[in-house]
Amino acid sequence: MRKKLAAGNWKMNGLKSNLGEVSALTEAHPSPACDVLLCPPATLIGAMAEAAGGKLAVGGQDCHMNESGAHTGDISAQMIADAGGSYVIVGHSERRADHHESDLIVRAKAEAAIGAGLIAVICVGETEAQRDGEQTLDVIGEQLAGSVPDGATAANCVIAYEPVWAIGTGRTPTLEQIAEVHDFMRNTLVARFADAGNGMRLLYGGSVKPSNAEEIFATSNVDGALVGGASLKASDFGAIIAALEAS
Ligand SMILES: O=C(CO)COP(=O)(O)O
Repeated sequence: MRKKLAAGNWKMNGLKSNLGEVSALTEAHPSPACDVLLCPPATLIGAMAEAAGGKLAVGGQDCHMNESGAHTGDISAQMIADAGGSYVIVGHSERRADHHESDLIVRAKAEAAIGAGLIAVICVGETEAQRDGEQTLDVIGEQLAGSVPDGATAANCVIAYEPVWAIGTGRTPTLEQIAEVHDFMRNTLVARFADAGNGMRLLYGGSVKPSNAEEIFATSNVDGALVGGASLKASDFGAIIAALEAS
């Protein structure tokens, strides 16, 4: 049985003054029936882990593929773990676009994350032009093949399907479209990893809100969500957690 996961990605938002949202969240959901993860900017990982007091997991939004060295401005997976993180997002479409990260780079980052004992949340997703060109499943298949390392297991990897055109736009695919991609990802992962592929959690991300969470969580092979904007407020993220618990 896959344990559901509600994951929040704060992106480049949040200062120490926003950590009150974490206490509000853990007070409202002291022992959730699903796993809960928040990925703040790197500057807040330590303070958030402290504020969370083990009641929710904290993670990074990216890591370098190397353990240490001359990489100004980067942080390693080991550093995220050292700061109190237990997950790291890799291959988010904003990193793939802004920092030209290829599948090969994403795979190396996922390997570094796993090597440091973190759970890698590996993101895939098509652009609007690719969906319009009916290339969605080809693109997702290619990204999974290229970005997910051979050592992936249900315990060390989570896959997030985030259509690029649905991120921060208020637009979401139809439930049939989400099911089509999630079923395809499940079959692809089972074909490659057998039982482990069946155990990996598949998150949907892109304009998840309290108002659409319930129907998305009822969709085939959706084991949770990777939430951007709606994870910044404890009340919104809490409502999404409640919808996942009830699903
Ligand atoms: O990119 C996302 C999470 O990683 C989704 O962002 P939004 O929920 O703001 O659309």
